[in-house]
Amino acid sequence: MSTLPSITELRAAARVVSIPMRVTFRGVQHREALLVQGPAGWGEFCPFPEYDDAEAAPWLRGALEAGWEGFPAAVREQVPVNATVPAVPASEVESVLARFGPVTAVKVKVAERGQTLADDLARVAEVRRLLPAAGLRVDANGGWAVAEAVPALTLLAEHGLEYAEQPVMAIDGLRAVRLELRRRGIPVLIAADESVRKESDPLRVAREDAADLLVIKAAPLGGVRRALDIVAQAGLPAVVSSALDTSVGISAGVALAAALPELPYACGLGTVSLMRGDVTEQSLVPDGGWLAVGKVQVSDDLLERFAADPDRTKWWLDRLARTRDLLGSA
Ligand SMILES: O=C(O)CCC(=O)C1=CC=C[C@@H](O)[C@@H]1C(=O)O
Ligand SMILES: [Mg+2]
Repeated sequence: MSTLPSITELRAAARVVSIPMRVTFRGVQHREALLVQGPAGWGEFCPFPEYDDAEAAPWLRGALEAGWEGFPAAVREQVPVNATVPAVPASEVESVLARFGPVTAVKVKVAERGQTLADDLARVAEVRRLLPAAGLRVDANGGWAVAEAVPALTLLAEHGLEYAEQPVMAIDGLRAVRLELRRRGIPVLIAADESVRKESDPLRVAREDAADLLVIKAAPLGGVRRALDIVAQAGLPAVVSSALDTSVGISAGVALAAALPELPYACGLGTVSLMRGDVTEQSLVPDGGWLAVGKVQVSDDLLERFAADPDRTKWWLDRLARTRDLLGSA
């Protein structure tokens, strides 16, 4: 993008929403997002509230790409999507899965603080019982130590896992888990998520041979073009995933998945199904396990219905101004 919109232009175009979640996801009960409409369409700025401005800046770059530049050409018209199961009790798995409709892959959250490995095993076993043929992945969000991850994944692997996402937080730990699983002949690939989107160098994990594949999210990586560039440079298979966005942010993820030369895994882009509302009447929820590429028509009524209260709106507009400053003039 050659020139970025000014803060005055952005403020005038901004709408802040707060959408209740159906199930708590990574501690989030209401998902807040700031939406901006530019000449190319709507963009979404929704870094989680606890992120500082430096971490939020690439998210704004992504929103501006969507609003002021648009997305690169797609090589496919629709993308396969996985269901996402938060760290719910096994007894709730069936009702969560029902929200996604038929899917060929499921990602299950594990290693949640305050829970045990027995909770994870029960949740994963229940998904496997309900969907015997699905590709199963687990996401620990870095919640294990290396010494916990290896035995945990050894047990979870009995249910058949495609891969484990960020079993431990540090890159050297990720590498250690990957090597140890291989040495023991446990067939679980390692995917890096936080080690890509939260590292100052998103390519380090690939260079250090610490993962078999990368989880790629458009918003934290600074937009679709930057994310595509990271995948190309890393030279590893990529799984596209959401940032728990409304359908506007999800459409950027779909554009990314649609533009990747190879798309070997279903994408974690079904998360609108976990929310109790959206900003469009044509929500990007999976249809038969797929999401179609295309623009989202945002509804004024829904922006109004889910409008954040004045305090939170001010908080987001202040954050927008500070983050816009960090991006400078280009
Ligand atoms: O990948 C998916 O299936 C859904 C998206 C998802 O899991 C996430 C979205 C937003 C924040 C993250 O903590 C979380 C993840 O860790 O991948
Ligand atoms: Mg993850």
